[in-house]
Amino acid sequence: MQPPTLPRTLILDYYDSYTNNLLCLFTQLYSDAEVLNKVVVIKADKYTWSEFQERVLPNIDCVILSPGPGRPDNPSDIGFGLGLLRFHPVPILGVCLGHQAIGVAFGAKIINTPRITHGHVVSVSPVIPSKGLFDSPFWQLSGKENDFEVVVYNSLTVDPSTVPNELEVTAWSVPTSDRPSTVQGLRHREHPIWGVQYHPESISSTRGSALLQSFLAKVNQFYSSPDSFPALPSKIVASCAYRVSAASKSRPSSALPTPPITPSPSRPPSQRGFRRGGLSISEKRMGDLGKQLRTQDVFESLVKQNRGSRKGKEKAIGEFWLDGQTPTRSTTTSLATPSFLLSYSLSARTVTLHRPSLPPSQLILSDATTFWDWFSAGSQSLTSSLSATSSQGFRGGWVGYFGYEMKMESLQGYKRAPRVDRSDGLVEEVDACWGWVDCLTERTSEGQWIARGVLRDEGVPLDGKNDEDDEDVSMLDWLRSHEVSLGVSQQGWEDYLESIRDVLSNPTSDHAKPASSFPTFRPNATGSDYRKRIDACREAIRQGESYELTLTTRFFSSCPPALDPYPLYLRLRTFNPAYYSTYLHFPTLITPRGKGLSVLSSSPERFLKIDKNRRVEMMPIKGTRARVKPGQCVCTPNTGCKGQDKGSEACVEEGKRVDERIGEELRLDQKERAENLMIVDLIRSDLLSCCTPSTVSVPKLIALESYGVHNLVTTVQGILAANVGSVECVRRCFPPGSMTGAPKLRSVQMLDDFESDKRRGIYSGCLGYFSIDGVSDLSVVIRTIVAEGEQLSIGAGGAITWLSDRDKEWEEVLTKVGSVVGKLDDVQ
Ligand SMILES: C=C(O[C@@H]1C=C(C(=O)O)C=C[C@H]1O)C(=O)O
Ligand SMILES: NC(=O)CC[C@H](N)C(=O)O
Repeated sequence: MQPPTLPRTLILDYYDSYTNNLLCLFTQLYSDAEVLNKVVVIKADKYTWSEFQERVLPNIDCVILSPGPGRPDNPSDIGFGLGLLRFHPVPILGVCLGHQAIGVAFGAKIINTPRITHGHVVSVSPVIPSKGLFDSPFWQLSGKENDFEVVVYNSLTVDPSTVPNELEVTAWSVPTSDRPSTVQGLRHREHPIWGVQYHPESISSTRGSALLQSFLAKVNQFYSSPDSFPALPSKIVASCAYRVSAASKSRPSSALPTPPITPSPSRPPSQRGFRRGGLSISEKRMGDLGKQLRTQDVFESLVKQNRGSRKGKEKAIGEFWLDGQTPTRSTTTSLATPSFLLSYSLSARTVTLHRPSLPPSQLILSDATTFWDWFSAGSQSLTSSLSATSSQGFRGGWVGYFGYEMKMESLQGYKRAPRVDRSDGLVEEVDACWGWVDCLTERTSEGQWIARGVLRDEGVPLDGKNDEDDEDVSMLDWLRSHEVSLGVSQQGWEDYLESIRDVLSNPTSDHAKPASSFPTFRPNATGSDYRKRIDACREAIRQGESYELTLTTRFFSSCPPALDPYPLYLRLRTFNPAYYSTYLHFPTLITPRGKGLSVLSSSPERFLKIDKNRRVEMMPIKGTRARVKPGQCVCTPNTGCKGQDKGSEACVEEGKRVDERIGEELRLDQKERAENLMIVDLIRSDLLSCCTPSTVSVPKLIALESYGVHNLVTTVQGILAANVGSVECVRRCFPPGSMTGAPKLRSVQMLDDFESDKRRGIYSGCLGYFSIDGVSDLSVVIRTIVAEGEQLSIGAGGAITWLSDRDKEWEEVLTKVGSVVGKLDDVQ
């Protein structure tokens, strides 16, 4: 059967509650182009009620009220939703919060659901004879069984004893021994209004597109089945939460429309920036030269001693070692010294340019611009001239991090604090820092060395680009005004190759030694404090404010002034090798905690990777268990060595068996699976804000990965829409959903209050690279030591759900920190 004709559909988004996933149900039925022209997701507070009636209603055919945090009887949570339902000028479908709103609008009461459930699969049974959306040929064709499985995310429910006569219950959940039946479907007996309590758009719900078709068929009937519906006016499309252009499925960056390169005649030549196309990528494979060398030796000679610097012996402003180590997934290693850094302070809205041997220069961004906008526009204009050369790996470009607080400028709806004027001389936080890399040395997984360079074509005139009405100077123009060059000259490249050959033939003999131990870290919050915060999280979940909150805390240690953190990294990379092991060192950066900032990361978690075909991949982790360590005896009086022959074959075998069993138990644990599923639905919704909707998929749902600890990992993919660049993609998905919980915005705001630290800093943000060819790979900053001035810190946390056990959650935090630095001090 043909799907119903697609009406102009407005999805009112009550903020980040997986709302974009509803688009996936549409693209199962219609083309991307049709969906993007006819279906819009608009934030629920984008318009006032009168604006909505005047400007929006005349141009749409139906409304979907999305799921969301909070309560439908709270005006600040539901906006004009109740008024819209009572007025019902067009057909309306309510999902979860939207469904509960239908109850409230017509007089029902909202109560706590008898068993609070988030991210679990339950069975739903439409009433017989079927009613409302379950009484449609589309529904009937979608399955023979009456009952079907869906995912629920709710703390609240419509009290069945208060459902008014105007409304009728159309479906119930199937009761189980521990979960009484609750209302799962509603319809209005006279008006075109339907609701479902469950989430038809969840990755693990069945018959979602049948439900949507039933609704759209009702909309068609309401309008007496027209041949077609008009298109949405562009003004309404433009007010979308995020705009994603309809494009062919795979569009390499080289195929992006290239704006004209002729400078605008109104600009004098001196104002010009870097010409796109003025950069190219080069590589030189070193054959077997230095194949026997350890990465550490080459890093120390090339980067730490700065022998690769084109300016000779000047003091470097950064040292980068994108290390990456796992036995199971192949990775490459990149070593580099940045030629300049751009750091950003949120509170002062100031970008600072740091160069070797020169004083820093600053630029204050206007209120209308975020660092994301500025950095994204600048990076995109560099990237769009080059097509990606390889599906992975860093080819030169940016290396650095976005700290967690950058959420202030990435999350729609998050209140941005006013700019502070720092004439008082207080030192700013470094909320983001990106170093530009022209030349780097890569070690392949086979142990060979490759030199890589971004070359500038000196014959090409420079061409800057600033929109005439842009208040802020563009990144490229600003850099040019400071005579910063991007890319090396041919001579610079040859000098770099010369220094690599020299390093690979004569590496330093003076090797650094790994630190003999980690310093002792003390928790910022006591165990009992943390447990209290877990209670506060659970209470927020009970009230329907959140489904899952990733609560975190930090552990601190002081270190002697001018401590070189490098030996600590050497220890970390062997103690807890991880796919995203990374060392970033910025000796000249100053934070409120002193001079120098270093990031020593052993993160196992991919935040976001973009390959040369613009495929974005995110791999959220949720679900963690400690592993049996090599050499640890877990034998009982009846198993293995019976506790009497530690290290014997029987003891090792038993260790392996127990370790596997722990992993398997984690994989099957319903609470952990639910935690993971919630984040998967969140990440899908994030990706749908930047990818062509039909391309978003989940190739691997809840797989076990066992490195330092056991983890449950899901893979979510999509193809980046043609109008979204790499930095913009990161911004739309930032902060990483696994570090926030869901719904994202409300959870983040609550965590701001619950966490005593008030800042997470680099922890919980992301780090990695934006390669000049558009390829990018970033980790979630977890299992990471941050050294700032005289302070070392390491953050850790875990997802709190309704089912969380206080003691086990605290134990999980200690397991995570312990996997990075071993023993801890003062832990109760
Ligand atoms: C919060 C942390 O980890 C996050 C939470 C996890 C969990 O709840 O199982 C797992 C990985 C991370 O996404 C951390 O390591 O500090
Ligand atoms: N998923 C939702 O829309 C949840 C609705 C409401 N906040 C509840 O917890 O019941």
